Amino acid sequence: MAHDEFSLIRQWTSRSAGQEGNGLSVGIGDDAAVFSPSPGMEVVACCDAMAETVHFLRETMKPSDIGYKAVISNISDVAAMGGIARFALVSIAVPPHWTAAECREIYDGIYEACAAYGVRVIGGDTVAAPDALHLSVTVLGEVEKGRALRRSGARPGQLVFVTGHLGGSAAGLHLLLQTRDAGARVPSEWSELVACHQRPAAQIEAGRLLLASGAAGALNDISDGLASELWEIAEASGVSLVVDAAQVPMHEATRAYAAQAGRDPLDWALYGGEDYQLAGTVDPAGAETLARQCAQSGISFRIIGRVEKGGPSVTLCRDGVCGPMAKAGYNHFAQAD
Ligand SMILES: Nc1ncnc2c1ncn2[C@@H]1O[C@H](COP(=O)(O)OP(=O)(O)OP(=O)(O)O)[C@@H](O)[C@H]1O
Ligand SMILES: Cc1ncc(C[n+]2csc(CCOP(=O)(O)O)c2C)c(N)n1
Ligand SMILES: [Mg+2]
Ligand SMILES: [Mg+2]
Ligand SMILES: [Mg+2]
Repeated sequence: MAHDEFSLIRQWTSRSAGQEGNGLSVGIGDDAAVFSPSPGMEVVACCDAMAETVHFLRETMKPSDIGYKAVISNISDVAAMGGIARFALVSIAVPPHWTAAECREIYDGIYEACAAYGVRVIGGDTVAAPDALHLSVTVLGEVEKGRALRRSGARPGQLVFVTGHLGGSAAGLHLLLQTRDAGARVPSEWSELVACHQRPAAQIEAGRLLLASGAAGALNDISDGLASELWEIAEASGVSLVVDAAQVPMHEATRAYAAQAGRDPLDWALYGGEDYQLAGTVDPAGAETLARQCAQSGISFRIIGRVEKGGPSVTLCRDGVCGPMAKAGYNHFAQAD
């Protein structure tokens, strides 16, 4: 990619021009951005990266999908604190085999996700890379002072819930890799699974309902898989979680594709990851109201288990047999040494 760094930045981020106001006093174009949170709110800050070959291949994600998903994985972390997302900073390291036009498409996806969640891109960094494309997004959001929902908030007597459906992203990835290996195209009957993988949604609205309900205990978003996120809650809260496998929500398409692929769909739901749904705990007294409010907003809210004293542990009950839920899921360095 032979281009001038400064003109590329201008091209990719021209859509951020003239965005000052509403809490932002300095946007793109200076050494740093300057903003203030809304009165009564405090800042929520998170950062997640995506690396070529680790988080995507050219065959599994279009450039715009990569940009879209990198933003969503961050907004999802803000949702998991009960906050709203406001600003994004984007750092991109571009190797020679990526063209300026492809990078512009990455930004199309970035701006599309930002527009969908009311987020403004206020800065970033652009560097060359030797071999693989890296995209790192930082999202800054806000939450009512002192009210952020923590992983440590689970209490015995509460119920364990998840939003949405799980396993769709891992099923979609399996499908994309299988069809790539076969040199085929993905049959249109599975487009829902491909969308789960390429275009996940962040559950900001569910997080806000949970925070407003006053009934929420712990909250986490599902990037590495339900098992991994529940273990994080159990450990941070010092509790035991007991989950009923039959209640773990999965799309019909995930079950149907798993049957065709000779896989257990529950493995994708528990250990696959990248679903970006929320998992957490809630007081039993508030659960029904929350389920109703979520339903009114088109969000599925499913009770899948309960919180008990003891632990930290996560127990999975399936077909009447209960045992430890494997502390497995996506782990970047699991095979490294
Ligand atoms: N390289 C790092 N330097 C400083 N803090 C980090 C670094 N990596 C992670 N953290 C911090 O560690 C905590 C856990 O981060 P982690 O990335 O595991 O959570 P997550 O973003 O919810 O999960 P995922 O990255 O799988 O989406 C967060 O507070 C995060 O800011
Ligand atoms: C080509 C390809 N191979 C494997 C995967 C699966 N994968 C990669 S990172 C991750 C967890 C979330 O990332 P992080 O923890 O960094 O937020 C998962 C499930 C993929 N998406 N693409
Ligand atoms: Mg992270
Ligand atoms: Mg998270
Ligand atoms: Mg992770």
